[in-house]
Amino acid sequence: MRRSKVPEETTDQRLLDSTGSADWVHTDPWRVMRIQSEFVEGFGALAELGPAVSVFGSARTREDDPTYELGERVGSALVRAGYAVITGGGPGAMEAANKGACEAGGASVGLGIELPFETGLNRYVDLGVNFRYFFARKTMFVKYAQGFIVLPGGFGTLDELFEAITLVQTQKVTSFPIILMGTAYWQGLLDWLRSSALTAGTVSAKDLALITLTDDVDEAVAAIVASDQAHAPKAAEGSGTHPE
Ligand SMILES: C/C(=C\CNc1ncnc2c1ncn2[C@@H]1O[C@H](COP(=O)(O)O)[C@@H](O)[C@H]1O)CO
Repeated sequence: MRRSKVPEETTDQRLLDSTGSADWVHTDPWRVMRIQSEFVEGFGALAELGPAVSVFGSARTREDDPTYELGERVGSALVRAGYAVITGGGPGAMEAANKGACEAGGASVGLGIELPFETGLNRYVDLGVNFRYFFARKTMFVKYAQGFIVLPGGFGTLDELFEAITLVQTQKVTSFPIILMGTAYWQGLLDWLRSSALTAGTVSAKDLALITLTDDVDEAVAAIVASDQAHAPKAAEGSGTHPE
């Protein structure tokens, strides 16, 4: 630029000038940068994790609840089968699964979420990433896991469960196992899905077949291993490209 087109301030001056309103930090373009940084941080932290399973479950499960012990057994069995364990990093069933993984000497991952009543990452998380946005965090649960194990839980757990089923059902992800653990807890939901949703035609029998229900930790892990083997890339297959 020359003559009248030359700005009075340099770009560096504007960058380094600390005066002026800070309102811009609350604008959508700035939020886009924050969202982008969450994806960059998550991808960077988890890229080399290796095979993993995401374990969901109630933040309110107490240590003396049998579900807590189930969560611990799930965490340790997954590690013994060669999987890292990814949870929401919070208390309750998440903590139980992280504890099982950590004490079995495996990779124990917590993807924390900023909440108004934040509890912080549980003490059994060895690799933690904190998110502001649920949707960025959810991408990590799916992208880096070979399967989902869902322990008894409330709205947060149900949200994670149904998002996983929707992604598989709509073929947005390659089919992966979704295992509900705790037959007494989940049976009522499955009965309702069959008696109401299936009868009304809002879900298909094929959709319901995406879900496995069990109390048996070995069966849950075996279902993940079997699915993993079925989806393992064949050596002879070429390097196909995938549309974004
Ligand atoms: C409610 C309490 C703490 C909440 N802290 C959480 N930390 C991390 N992740 C969470 C938290 N709460 C919910 N989640 C996510 O949803 C699922 C559990 O939700 P539910 O409604 O309890 O079933 C879980 O898988 C997380 O990903 C203090 O008690």
